[in-house]
Amino acid sequence: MARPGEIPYFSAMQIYKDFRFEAAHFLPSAAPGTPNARVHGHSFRARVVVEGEPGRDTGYIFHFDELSSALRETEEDLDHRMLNDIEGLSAPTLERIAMWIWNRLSNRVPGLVQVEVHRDSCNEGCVYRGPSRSTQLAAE
Ligand SMILES: Nc1nc2c(c(=O)[nH]1)N=C([C@H](O)[C@H](O)COP(=O)(O)OP(=O)(O)OP(=O)(O)O)CN2
Ligand SMILES: [Zn+2]
Repeated sequence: MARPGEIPYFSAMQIYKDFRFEAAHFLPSAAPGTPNARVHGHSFRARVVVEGEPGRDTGYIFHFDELSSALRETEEDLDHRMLNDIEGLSAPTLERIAMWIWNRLSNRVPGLVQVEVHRDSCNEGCVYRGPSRSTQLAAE
């Protein structure tokens, strides 16, 4: 029961933090000689979404300073890199980058529910909500 004057909340809320990185890549599946088969670069924007209930006394789900610190190493490992050289990113599509970021953060960010990777210059992006239940069961 909310105290007088306190805003009652009964459902989870979400917060997010974006980080940007510039990186190069090529797509191994692209036909030889096509632009995507050649090394090229993009500006990427990642969004990490956390779900939970704000603490009664703190008023926040997860302090943004802690969230920034959890993202910093992942951001550094992507920024100004050749993505194809990173383990697990041999085919560095938005989809694979989103999964890669999820795998890096799932044990570092409590309440992680979604990772997005956007290429704003192309008005395109990917939304990843974690491994499907069947994938999780198969991994157990
Ligand atoms: N489903 C997906 N399709 C494609 C992806 C992807 O990650 N997921 N990636 C590519 C290539 O990376 C391609 O280079 C994407 O860029 P494009 O949309 O062609 O636009 P630009 O090359 O002009 O990108 P800029 O960053 O604006 O230079 C293709 N398909
Ligand atoms: Zn590309």
